Amino acid sequence: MTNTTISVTGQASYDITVGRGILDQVSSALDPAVRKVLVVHPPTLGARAAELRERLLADTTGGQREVLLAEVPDAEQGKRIEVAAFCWQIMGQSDFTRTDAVVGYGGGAVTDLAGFVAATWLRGVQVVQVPTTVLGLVDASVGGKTGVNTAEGKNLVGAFWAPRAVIGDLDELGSLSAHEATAGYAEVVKAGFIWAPEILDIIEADPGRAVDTTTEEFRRTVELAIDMKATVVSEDFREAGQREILNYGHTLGHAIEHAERYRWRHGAAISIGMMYAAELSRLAGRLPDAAVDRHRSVLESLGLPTTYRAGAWPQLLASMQRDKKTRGGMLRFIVLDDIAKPTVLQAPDESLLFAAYQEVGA
Ligand SMILES: NC(=O)c1ccc[n+]([C@@H]2O[C@H](COP(=O)([O-])OP(=O)(O)OC[C@H]3O[C@@H](n4cnc5c(N)ncnc54)[C@H](O)[C@@H]3O)[C@@H](O)[C@H]2O)c1
Ligand SMILES: O=C(O)C(=O)C[C@@H](O)[C@H](O)[C@H](O)COP(=O)(O)O
Ligand SMILES: [Zn+2]
Repeated sequence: MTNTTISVTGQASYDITVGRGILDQVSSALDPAVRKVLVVHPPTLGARAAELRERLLADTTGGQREVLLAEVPDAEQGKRIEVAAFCWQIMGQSDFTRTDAVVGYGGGAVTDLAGFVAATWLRGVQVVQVPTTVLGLVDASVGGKTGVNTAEGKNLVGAFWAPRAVIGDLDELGSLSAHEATAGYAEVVKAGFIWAPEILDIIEADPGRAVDTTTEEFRRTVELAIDMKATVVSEDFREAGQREILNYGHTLGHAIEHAERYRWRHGAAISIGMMYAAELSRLAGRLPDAAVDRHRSVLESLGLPTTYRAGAWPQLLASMQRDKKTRGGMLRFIVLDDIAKPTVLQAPDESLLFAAYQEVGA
């Protein structure tokens, strides 16, 4: 099967390559001047990271390289400033220079961390992202948002730092559990609601095939989602405007992740967040009932959650005040005027926010 190349242009230009058996391309994606590489990976991928290291060492095109592995704590436990400091320590002790590189090999938590480490080391070295989860592939590895969480909230510290390349090897997804693949697929569904309704049509035709990483339906929806993200970030790298639409479902979703002390999968929290945003859109007089029902049926057909604890509202509201879209204490939400018609809702009344929450609170 042929590879697909999707390009990001504008302030930062790079390619996302999607294919099978393409891990060899990680090496050629690095600048030939790179002499030292830090491969950041989760414990789950320890053996595979060692194989990736061998591939990088085998390529001596620009001269012999030194390749170091940084195994970081799993999932959100890895997205902490102490873990970034652990990576900086390895780089410092190995004399990493500005012409050296970081490779993020893992899910979105690892690519966010690796990107942040690359953005901050010597004020910026190159990073090649090698996503190994559905979410990492369609969303986190693309677009250059990097960062870590703090005790106060999700992704509160970070930087915009574009990757040099993204190598999306679909074979890497084969070891994901169905539950993990589905959680990550929530960001594909998001792309369907805000941009590409063809994704929703494919899911509705056969949800099982859509989320099965071996099918053509999966590949088509994933490529539509990456294409959407590449188009949006090409226009608005630093989220000055249009990029905010990618935050659909994230205002409540991030508050849920915080309430769950980052033990939930991002995609699961975002699924509830999208259901909430759809209900909010409806109550604000924007989104027709049928489109809200479509949210519930698509998300539930995949087994994604659409409800959360009713009693959690005060805590979630307080947490949403720290959302990055908030301006001067004024909450802002991405809502829909219709499927694929996202817009911003400024300073909605607290009673409206609560009424929408009653539709998802259980
Ligand atoms: N930067 C962005 O634009 C952006 C976009 C979306 C999400 N994110 C971030 O991404 C993170 C979520 O990413 P995620 O859903 O990939 O979660 P994750 O990175 O925590 O990975 C989920 C789990 O899958 C395991 N795993 C990874 N690859 C595997 C494989 N091939 N086989 C088996 N297990 C594997 C991991 O070890 C982990 O336990 C969140 O922190 C979220 O905020 C960032
Ligand atoms: O790339 C973006 O822009 C996004 O908003 C994509 C989101 O799916 C992603 O979860 C992102 O990390 C959220 O960023 P944040 O700035 O709201 O923390
Ligand atoms: Zn997200």
